[in-house]
Amino acid sequence: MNIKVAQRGENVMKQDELGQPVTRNEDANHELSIRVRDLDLWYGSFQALKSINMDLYQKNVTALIGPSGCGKSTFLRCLNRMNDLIPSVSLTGLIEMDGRDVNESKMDEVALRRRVGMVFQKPNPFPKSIYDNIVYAPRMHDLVSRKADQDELVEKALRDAGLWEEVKDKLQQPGTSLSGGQQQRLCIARAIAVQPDVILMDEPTSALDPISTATIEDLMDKLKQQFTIITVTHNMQQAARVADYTAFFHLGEVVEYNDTKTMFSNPYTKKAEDYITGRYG
Ligand SMILES: Nc1ncnc2c1ncn2[C@@H]1O[C@H](COP(=O)(O)OP(=O)(O)OP(=O)(O)O)[C@@H](O)[C@H]1O
Repeated sequence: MNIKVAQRGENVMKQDELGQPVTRNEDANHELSIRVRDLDLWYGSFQALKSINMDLYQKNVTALIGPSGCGKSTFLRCLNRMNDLIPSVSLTGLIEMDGRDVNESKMDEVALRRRVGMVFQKPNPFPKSIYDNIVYAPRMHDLVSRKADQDELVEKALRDAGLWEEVKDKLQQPGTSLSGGQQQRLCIARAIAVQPDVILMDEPTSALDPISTATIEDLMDKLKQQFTIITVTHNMQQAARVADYTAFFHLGEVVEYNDTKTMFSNPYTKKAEDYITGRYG
């Protein structure tokens, strides 16, 4: 395995010249959430992910950046096995949470997706009331049964998602009656209602206006106190604002993975530098 441990402020030559990825692993300051080793993924005969090695840290925001088609969403979907739904996908390598490979045959997918929730690009509330959007999954997982507990859970999830004040008087209205930004916060409330460890976000603000985007970014900053957040974004400023760590993907590989400050102020690889400075996209 070819892992370069990047140290903050370390002065190294541009790694492209050495032909090696720059990968941050085993950061002593943070607890590990997910360990990814030698991950390769194919759609049929097309290899979309190549030898990915990453340690993702608890209670941090990690941004996945890179040009269109470089494998960011594919990687994100590996973390809660959403790619299982695509018949042509095959993969090798290790994705470990709490010492267990998420791809091992005994791993229960439903239980995994409870621990690793997901928020998509387009807000997708269920065609149900605001209240039922929140309690649907907790009921399915037998986390709550008494009405009073459900009420409490709905209020807490909506408060944590910064939506309670706006919807507390209309909980029985359809989730789809809310604005786009509110719907996305409802989806975040739905994701956190089952108390996951990790929340995956796939371009969560790309369909939203600037004010709703800022609200979600503030929310990510608050939520990382409780959850590990891994987000795909095309918006460099957003990655710089919200992420503690940033991974730069290119043609299915992680070319550089480092703390966000270093990535944006002193990227080690020429490819990452060119992307961040807008030389290609
Ligand atoms: N279901 C699929 N079947 C076949 N190929 C796929 C499938 N989904 C993605 N791919 C291919 O895998 C590669 C990675 O796609 P992916 O969507 O992960 O990239 P991305 O970096 O998230 O792109 P974008 O930023 O445009 O969303 C692309 O070449 C894409 O065409």
